[in-house]
Amino acid sequence: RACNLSACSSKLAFSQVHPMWQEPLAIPGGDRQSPIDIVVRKSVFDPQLRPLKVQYDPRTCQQIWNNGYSFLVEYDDTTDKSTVKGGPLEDQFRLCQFHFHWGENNAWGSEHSIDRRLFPAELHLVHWNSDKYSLFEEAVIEENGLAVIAVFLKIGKRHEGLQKLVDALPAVRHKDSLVEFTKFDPACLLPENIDDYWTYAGSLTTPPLTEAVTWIVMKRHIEVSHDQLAVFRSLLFTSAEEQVQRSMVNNFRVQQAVKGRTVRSSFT
Ligand SMILES: NS(=O)(=O)/N=C1/NCCS1
Ligand SMILES: [Zn+2]
Repeated sequence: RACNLSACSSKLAFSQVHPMWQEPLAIPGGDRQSPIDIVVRKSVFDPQLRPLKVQYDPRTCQQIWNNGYSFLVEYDDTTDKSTVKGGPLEDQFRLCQFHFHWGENNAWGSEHSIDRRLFPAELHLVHWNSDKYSLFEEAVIEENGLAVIAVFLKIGKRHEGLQKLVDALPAVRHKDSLVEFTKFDPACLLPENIDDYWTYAGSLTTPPLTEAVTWIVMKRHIEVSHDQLAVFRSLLFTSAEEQVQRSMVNNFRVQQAVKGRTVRSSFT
C-alpha cells in the first residue's frame, strides 16, 4: 500500500490556460495555503531548529504512476523504513511518495519562489506523521499531519541519480498509467547540504489542499540537464483514450497569500 492522490483527488476541470486547474476560489477559512513566495529578509532565524534526520530505504520504492497532475514515485509506507524527523518536526514522518512540478520552459515551473525567483522545477518529498496517525488518509486532514521537503531544480549538469527515473517516464506517458519501479533511493535527489532550509505552516498545493503541511524548503538546489527536464515535459495530462492530448507542463498552483505567517530559517 502506498499513499496516492486517487484517494483524495477530486475531479477538477483543467483550465486551458494557467493555472493548471480550475481551483476553488478560496479554501473556506484558508489562512495557511501554499505555495508562497519566501521573502528572505522577512524570514526569522530560529536557533532551536535542529538538523533534519532523513533515513530512506530504497527497498521501499514500489511504483511510478501518472495521476493526471504529475508523476508520483510511491513508497511502501506500512513500516517506518523511510522517514524524516528533526528539523522543525516534533514527530517522525514516513515517506509515502515524491513528485515534481515544472514549467513549459526554464523560466518558471516551481511552486515556491525565493524573493520572487522561480526555478524551472520543484521536487516534493511527501511524508505523514506516523507517530500520531496510522494512515496517510488520516494524517492528511490534521494540522500536524504532513511534512513535505521541497527541493528546487536548476538546469545544469546531468543528474546521474535522476536518469533511472527519467528512463521510466515514457512508460507512464498517459494519465492513469503505472509501472513497477524499485530500488530508487530518493536521498540522491537531496542537495549535499540539507541543514539550510526555510520552514513554514502551509497546505497541500494539489487536492485536497488541506492545511496539514509543515513545509521544509531547501535553500540549496539540485541540477538536472535540459534534456532530463524535457522528458518531464513529454508526459501528458490526458489518458490514452482522450481525443485531445495535452502536455503535462505548468503543473504548479498559483501562489497564495502569506496572511501573517512567519517563515523561519535554520541558518543566518
Ligand atoms: N503538491 S503537494 O505535495 O503539496 N500536494 C499533494 N496532494 C496530495 C499528496 S501531495
Ligand atoms: Zn507537490
